[in-house]
Amino acid sequence: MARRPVRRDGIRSGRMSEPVPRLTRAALARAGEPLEAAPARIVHLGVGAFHRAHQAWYTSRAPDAADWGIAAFTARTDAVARRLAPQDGVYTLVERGPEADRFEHIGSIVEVHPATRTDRLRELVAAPSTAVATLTITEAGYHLRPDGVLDLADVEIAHDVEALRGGRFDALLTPLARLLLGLADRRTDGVEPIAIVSCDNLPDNGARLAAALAVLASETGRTGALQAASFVNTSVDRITPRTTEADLEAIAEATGWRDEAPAVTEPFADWTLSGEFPSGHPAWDAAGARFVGDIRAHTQRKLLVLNGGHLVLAFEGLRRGLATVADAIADRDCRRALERFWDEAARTVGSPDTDAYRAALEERFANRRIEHPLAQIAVDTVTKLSLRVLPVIRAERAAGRDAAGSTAVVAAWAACRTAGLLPGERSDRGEFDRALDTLLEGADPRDGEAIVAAVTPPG
Ligand SMILES: NC(=O)c1ccc[n+]([C@@H]2O[C@H](COP(=O)([O-])OP(=O)(O)OC[C@H]3O[C@@H](n4cnc5c(N)ncnc54)[C@H](O)[C@@H]3O)[C@@H](O)[C@H]2O)c1
Ligand SMILES: O=P(O)(O)OC[C@@H](O)[C@@H](O)[C@H](O)[C@H](O)CO
Repeated sequence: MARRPVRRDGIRSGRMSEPVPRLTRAALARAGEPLEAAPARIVHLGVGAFHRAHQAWYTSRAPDAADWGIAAFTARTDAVARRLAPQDGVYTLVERGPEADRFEHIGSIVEVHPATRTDRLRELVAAPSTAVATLTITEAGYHLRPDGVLDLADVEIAHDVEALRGGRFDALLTPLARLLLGLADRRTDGVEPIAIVSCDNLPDNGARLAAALAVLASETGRTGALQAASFVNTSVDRITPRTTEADLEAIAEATGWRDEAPAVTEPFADWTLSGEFPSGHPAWDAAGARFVGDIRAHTQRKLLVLNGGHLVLAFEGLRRGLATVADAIADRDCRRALERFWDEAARTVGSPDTDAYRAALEERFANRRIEHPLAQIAVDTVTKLSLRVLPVIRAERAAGRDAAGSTAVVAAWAACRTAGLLPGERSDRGEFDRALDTLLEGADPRDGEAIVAAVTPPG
């Protein structure tokens, strides 16, 4: 980063008298910081903050970055495209440590499109030059039932099944349907398979995506499409809260560039991948990622200990009127609830390195400069509880223990939900009962009574 005033150490350099220019590839080149656009060989769906802090960052750090550009699509609204496209995909990544910020311009995203550009997505997924498609579309974006199968009764999926059957491709609503179209074209053209890399916080994320696409394909007469893809399971880790307007101002002040689409993240990053890449991939391993044979234990540890732990802090913290993860872990009662859950989650994971992971996580959660709102975590809560807490209840009870720490998370969820503290989730009795029924559908029937008891006030 050459433009003045630039401070990589997080010390702000004072207000500038000159107007702050907009970050673009051309403006960077003029300022002596050229970031060449690589050919687009990766397609990404869901260009949110996490993609910019994780996969796009790893790609920018790979030694062969000059060969691997990303064509990024939003997954739902066009908000990020409106901010990032005028910057030619270039943005600032702020690595926010406990003491200071580090600023870096990332140039690996070379095309930015709104989700509705199905035509371009289709063309890119089918193109022989495209080797990889990555996704960060949130857990809700997979439209799975509590048993993990694609929910054909879901309104958006039902809509897209009809649209695919009727050839109304411009009307598609879901990333899954758009991706399927591209794969069908790739298959028709006989192109080498593409690797599809789910980077969402789901266990067996690649396998679940493959199964969901298989259902969609069979419902719409495109069963051959899946032969054009290999599905990769991943575990992804880097705490990346939503960017705020205050972040934009601080970045302009610190770097001298106006950036409408930065991402703010913690220094820690992990990316573990398992699967085949028939058409190749960037040297992400040289940038710190790990390719492994069996990913299950790794994924389970991350989802239960980190994401399950986040849920504990979110529900316990929101009940107490707290705002962020750092606030909650500093609260004695929240901390106690977290430790009780972690003791049980560690037994469920059963791997010896969980203690070290947990100790490191305490520091990551306590980083006060990362303002991770509890309200951002506490969304889509039934799905998250099913995947991150119910497995702990199951394992504890199967071992003859009372699962008090993990059932307490369900009790805290119920308290938040009925008190109207969960954003976007209705608190009336009927809605709560429906949510509880859905949660129970995803639970082992042997745990039903314990879960119901946890959410039922005594007396
Ligand atoms: N932020 C993190 O700390 C983090 C860390 C690890 C993994 N992840 C994974 O990445 C996902 C995205 O995180 P983010 O911080 O980028 O979120 P974000 O809100 O910034 O972006 C999410 C993207 O998903 C889209 N989306 C949201 N709901 C959708 C739905 N129902 N259907 C289709 N698309 C939908 C949004 O439009 C957006 O493009 C998370 O849900 C999680 O699975 C995030
Ligand atoms: O992103 P979600 O919605 O799956 O869960 C919220 C957070 O727990 C999550 O985003 C973590 O910050 C992340 O998984 C850290 O790697």
